[in-house]
Amino acid sequence: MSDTERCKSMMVEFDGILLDYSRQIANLDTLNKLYNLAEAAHLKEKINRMFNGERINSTENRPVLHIALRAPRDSVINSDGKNVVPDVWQVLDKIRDFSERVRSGAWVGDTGKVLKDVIAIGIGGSFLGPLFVHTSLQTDPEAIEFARGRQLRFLANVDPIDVARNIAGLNPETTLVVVVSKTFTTAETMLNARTLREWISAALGPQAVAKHMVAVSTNLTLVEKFGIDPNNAFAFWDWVGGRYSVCSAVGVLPLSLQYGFSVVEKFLKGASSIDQHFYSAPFEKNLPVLLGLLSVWNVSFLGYPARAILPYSQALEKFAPHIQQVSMESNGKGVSIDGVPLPYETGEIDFGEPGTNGQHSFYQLIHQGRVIPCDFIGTVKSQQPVYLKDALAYGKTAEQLLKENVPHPLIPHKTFSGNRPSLSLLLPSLNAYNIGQLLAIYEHRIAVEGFVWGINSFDQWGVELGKSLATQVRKQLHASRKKGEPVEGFNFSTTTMLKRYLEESADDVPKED
Ligand SMILES: O=P(O)(O)OC[C@H]1O[C@H](O)[C@H](O)[C@@H](O)[C@@H]1O
Repeated sequence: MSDTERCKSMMVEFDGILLDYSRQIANLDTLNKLYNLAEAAHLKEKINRMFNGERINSTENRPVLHIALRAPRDSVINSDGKNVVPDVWQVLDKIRDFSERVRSGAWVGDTGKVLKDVIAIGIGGSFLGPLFVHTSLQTDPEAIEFARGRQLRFLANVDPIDVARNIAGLNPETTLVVVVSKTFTTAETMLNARTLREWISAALGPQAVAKHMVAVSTNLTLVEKFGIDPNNAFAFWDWVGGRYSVCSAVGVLPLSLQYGFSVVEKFLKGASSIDQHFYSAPFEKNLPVLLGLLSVWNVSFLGYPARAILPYSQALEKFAPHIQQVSMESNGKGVSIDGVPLPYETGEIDFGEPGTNGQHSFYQLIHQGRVIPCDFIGTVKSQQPVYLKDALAYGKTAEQLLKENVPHPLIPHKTFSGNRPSLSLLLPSLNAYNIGQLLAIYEHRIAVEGFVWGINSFDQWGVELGKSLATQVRKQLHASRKKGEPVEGFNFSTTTMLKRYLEESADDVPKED
């Protein structure tokens, strides 16, 4: 088969997006084998079970329905016999109404000033997705118009530096704080929420909290306990995983405050378009399915554990950090969905930077060091060339170098072996709709990988363990500082570190930890 024919047979287009996977180490025979693998793994049934609202997140006994967050108002998506779409739209309508009131100045701060700045507090899934979408929209011509005079900032890290950076230059009188936490128990988020509550109360008095703080959570009881009026809380549901929550109030509220609901609605529509495609397109034309199967091929069959996400658009600079969580928290698992240790490794090590910055950073390793399958993401409108894939695929031989009169000792250094897999996704432009499409393509690709690997992509017991260990450490530090209790119950290494930290920080104790 000629290269042209090969390329033609390995390009798929849907809704303006072009996928070219001809630079993978795979041919049509490989693809056929992957379709057989998908069949053996019951991929189609698993996708259907997800869309039907079955409790596919079996270790937490929950459905996985982030697709319902962007479903059209008149669609029906049942979970336990109940259509969840009206609930979704009830919250979306509430966000539209609230964000319009804040933006128009109908809802003002405690001293009567318009709330033009927003700080969204959250971490992990309550942070990375909204940050990615915000960063992408920030330079979109339509979104710029709607955001004039407004600022949106994100506070995630528990390091006080992050608080200092976030409040720098902001006036509590004109700032609205959105506390975003699915559980409303995450230590970092709650500490930052208390800090900003104090920032507002100290400046304006405790009564101001009602006008300057709102929340997004599945746990409305804890929101109220914290002191936020339940009328100013925006709900979502336990069938939305944190890392899949950007299309819920988690992302929609802060983004609507900044850009207006109409722009954010376009983002939801883009994601919904991919949802329909994922559900109904045959595998050989199905973007997320093809991407997922090729990832499984690269990881499990060719043994390439990493993947570089390389958008040729600075606007997508926070895309790789978001996908890192979605992918690695979903698929970094050691046992099958039935709890049996896996005889193969799952998950990919995702990393990335916008090209061209990455080219001047880590591309050397990709060209001549380790083999790292690359996703090049381009946009037609920004006219960024996606030229590197050919250098990776074809390489450069010693013969070519000899012809170019390259001195002998340099030939091994200048030789590129080639045959390094990459693929390209070309978006027509990068507006809110396209950003929604891109998000959903990756979300579903990751689900496909997990379905084929036979794991539960929708729990995260590893992080839960980390959370409970962190709580244990916090309690110990508190007890030792306040009551002088000895460090107990940790291994030697941790005990040594804790003791050392307590000794060295004795003069520097924060009032609250
Ligand atoms: O939204 P929250 O409940 O505050 O959780 C924030 C994050 O906490 C942990 O890190 C979980 O593993 C993440 O999936 C989650 O997004």
